[in-house]
Order: sequence, then C-alpha cells, then structure tokens
Amino acid sequence: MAIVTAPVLLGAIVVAAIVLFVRCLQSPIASLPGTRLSLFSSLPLKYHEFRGNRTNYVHSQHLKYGSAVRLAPNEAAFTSLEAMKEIYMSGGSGYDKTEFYYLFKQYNTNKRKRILADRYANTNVHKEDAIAGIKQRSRSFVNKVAQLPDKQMDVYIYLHCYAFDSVTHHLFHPYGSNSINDVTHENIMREVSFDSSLPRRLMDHYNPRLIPFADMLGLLPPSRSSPSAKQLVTDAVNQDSPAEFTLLARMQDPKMGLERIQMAAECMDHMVAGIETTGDVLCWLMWQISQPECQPIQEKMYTELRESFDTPYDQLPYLNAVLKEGLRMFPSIPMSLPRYVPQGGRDIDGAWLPEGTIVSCQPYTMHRFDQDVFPKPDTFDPQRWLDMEAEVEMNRHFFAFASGGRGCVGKHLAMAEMRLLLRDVYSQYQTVLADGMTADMSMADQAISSRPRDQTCILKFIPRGVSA
Ligand code: HEM
Repeated sequence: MAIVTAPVLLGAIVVAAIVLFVRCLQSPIASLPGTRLSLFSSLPLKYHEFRGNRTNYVHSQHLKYGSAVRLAPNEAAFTSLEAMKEIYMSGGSGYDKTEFYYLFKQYNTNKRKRILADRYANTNVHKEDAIAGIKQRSRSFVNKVAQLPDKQMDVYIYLHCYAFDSVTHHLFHPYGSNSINDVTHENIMREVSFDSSLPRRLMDHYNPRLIPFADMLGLLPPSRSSPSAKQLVTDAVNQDSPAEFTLLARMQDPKMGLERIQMAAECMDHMVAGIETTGDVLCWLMWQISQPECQPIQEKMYTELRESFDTPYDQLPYLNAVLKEGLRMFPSIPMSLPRYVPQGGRDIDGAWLPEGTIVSCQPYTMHRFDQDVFPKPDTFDPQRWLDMEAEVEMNRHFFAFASGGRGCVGKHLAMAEMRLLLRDVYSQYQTVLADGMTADMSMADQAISSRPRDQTCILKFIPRGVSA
C-alpha cells in the first residue's frame, strides 16, 4: 500500500489549488468586473446574506463596478433594461428560478398557473364581493385608529394584520381572518411575520450537513414554525362553498383534480407572500410620509382626496404617484431574484455566461441605478411620476413586482389593498412620527423579501380638522 507522505500531500494540494486558480481566471464570468475574491469564492456574498444585508451589498457592488457585476464564481448581477428583459421575459417566462426560493413552493407550476390566472386578474379582484371585503378591512383599520385613546399606533403590526385579513379574504372568503379585531388571529399574523429563522434557512440551503454542528454550538435560531397559520389554512381548505371569486373555489373545482393537501400548501404560500410584502411597503411608505419634510406630500394627497370625493379609488393621480414612489424606494422584495442561465448558455449585456450560472436583477437597484431615469434616486419624490414623458421610461424600469411570466401574481390585489388603505387613512388623518419613535427602519433581508429591521413603527394619527 502506498504511503502518502506529508510532502506528497502538500504537493497535491498545491497542484489542485493552481488548477482551481487557473480555471477561475479562465471562466467566462471572469470577464465581468467585481471584487478579486468573488472570482474564487462566494464567501463575501454569503457573509452579507447571513447578516441580512445582501441587497445593500449587491447595490454597493453595482455602484462600484457598474451595471453588470460578478458576485461569486457562479453568480452575476445586472441592472440594464436589456438584461432584465433577457433574464425575466425571454420566451415569456424568462429563465428558471433557483432553489433560493423557499417562499413559493411549487408542486406543478404550469398546472398552478392555469388555476391561478383568472383569480388574480384585475377583473376578479374588482368583483363586487371581492373588493367589498378589502374595503371592509380598510375601514376596520381606520376604526381601530379611531378607538385608540392617544391615536398612536404600531402600524407595523396593524398593516400586517390588514394585509393578512385582505389576502385570506381573497384566498378563502368567508373563512378569512379578522386579525385587526381578533387577537387570536393577530397572533397568527405575528407567527408568520416575526419569523427569525433566516440563518438556519440559509444554512439549510447551502450546507445542511453543518446544521447539527451549528446547533451543538447554539449558533442558529429555531426553525421556522407556524402551526396556527397552518391550522387556519387547513380549516379553511376543509370547508365547502367558499365564495366564487376565491382561489379556493377555483382549486376545489373537481376538474382541477387537486388534493386538499395541495390546496392547503398553495394557499399557505400565497398567504405568506401576501402578508409581509403588502404590509412592509405600506409601513415604509407611511413612515416616510410621516417625516416632517414630507408633510406637504400628505397635504397634497388630502387636497386631492377632498376634491375628488366621488372619483374611483384607483383613479387618483397623486395618490397613485405616492404609492408608486413608495414601491420604487421600498420594494418589499428588494433583493436579487435569482435565475439559472438556461441550457447552452446565454449572452447577457455582452457577456457570455455558461448554463447554470446564477443571474439576477434586483428591484432596489433597478429603481436607483440609472439616474437619467430616476434623478436623485434617494429622494422620495412622488412628483416624478406625474411627468408623463419620464413616467414611460420609469415604468419600463419599474421592477417591484418583477416582470414576465414568473412575476408577482398578486400585484392587482396588492395595488387595490394599498390604494384603498391610503385613501381611507389620508382622507381622515394626518400622520406624524410618534414622540420617541426611533425604531430602525432600515432593510433587513429575509431571503428574497425584506422588512424594517426593528419590526415596529409608531405613528401618531391626527384627525383632519385638528391642528398638530
Ligand atoms: C406590495 C406587495 C407585493 C410585492 C412588492 C410583491 C412582489 C413580488 C415579486 C417581486 C415576485 C417575483 C419573485 C421572482 O420573480 O423571483 C412575487 C411573486 C409572487 N407573489 Fe407577490 N408581491 C406583493 C404582493 C403579493 C400578494 C398580495 C400576493 C397574494 C397572493 C402575492 C403572491 C405572489 C406569488 C404567489 C408569487 C410567486 C409567483 C410565481 O412563482 O410564479 N404577492 N411577488
């Protein structure tokens, strides 16, 4: 038996390292700019992911290296319109999603897409009994404010309750939640929204074998667990005769051939996707316009609402501009939406990348990078959406709901929820930051989605007609 001596072993390691080094230098991704380390390792990227800071890190790489950037030996990010179209829209649905998606588990994409399409269409969202439920939830939110003796509210909590009640209404009315008024349901919302298992989920994605060791050292938070949310969904799915506009009604159609367990899994994914996204955008937006320098924005919105009392809620230009600006600056899914380069490789922005390379654009950067399209990108300025010429180009870059066949299915529902709530709140109240409101509202990435870091935002509501 050959004896492997230390010098032989060392020599083998050196040779292997040299081969790896040369391979990395010669790989097609080496033609893209990026940190030197990113040629050989994904560690810097992973470090920022584990710290909930991936979006900012990727954005900083774009600012430093340009619109196409290498992030890791097998991963690149882009910000040009051409790259966005190629990755997300070529062939209709763009490239395949990577396994990074915990949020939307899929049992059969094509089948599911057929089932869903009409339930989330704007016409279905606006059916009388569908929209009536959202309007009722929006009124409940405003009534909740009215009941508070000091008119101070943690809007992070109640906007998530609003999003929860609205999405469950659309998924399985009349078995939806009432978390704005019912503390049992509020606790279900908390179970879903306050999950802090990001490092564990990332470890599970990248290297599940390390989990037992990390657990022994107490390095990881507990697993994601949402038993009450699952129970709510299971109970709803086991009911008969949901309202005709709901997703559940569509799924229960025997022609669909779906098991109850499949319906529950799908409803659960949609429920989670519909709570944090809508709740977070509204929270960041209301926090932003409650700043002293944004009070004129509220005044303008109030004037529009007062003068256009009979105008349908989705035809209020200024309110719409405020919402679009909120989605631009605070997209609740701000980070890269990763996809695999398909078989045969592809040319993206002049760089040829082999099959299997992970490529992405991120909404946060798409909404900021090109300053000809978004001048002063870090300034909250709804007015920019009222310039019709500029609006065309901004809409082409608007990526809050992604683009193409795998973009957000719930966007019409989300837009209806957000417009209704803003209309109902700002036609009756002015909001300001509550005294002592110092919570950290910076982005904390949660794998794909993101949320305000401290998960609290206390605002004071001043009834219109009463001075601040
Ligand atoms: C402001 C609110 C929302 C934002 C910003 C948002 C954003 C997004 C984005 C960016 C994606 C695409 C992810 C990707 O392509 O990688 C997505 C997918 C999705 N969204 Fe939303 N979303 C919102 C609200 C909702 C609501 C209310 C629902 C209701 C059910 C929903 C359900 C979904 C589902 C099911 C997918 C996965 C689609 C697929 O895999 O084909 N979203 N969302």
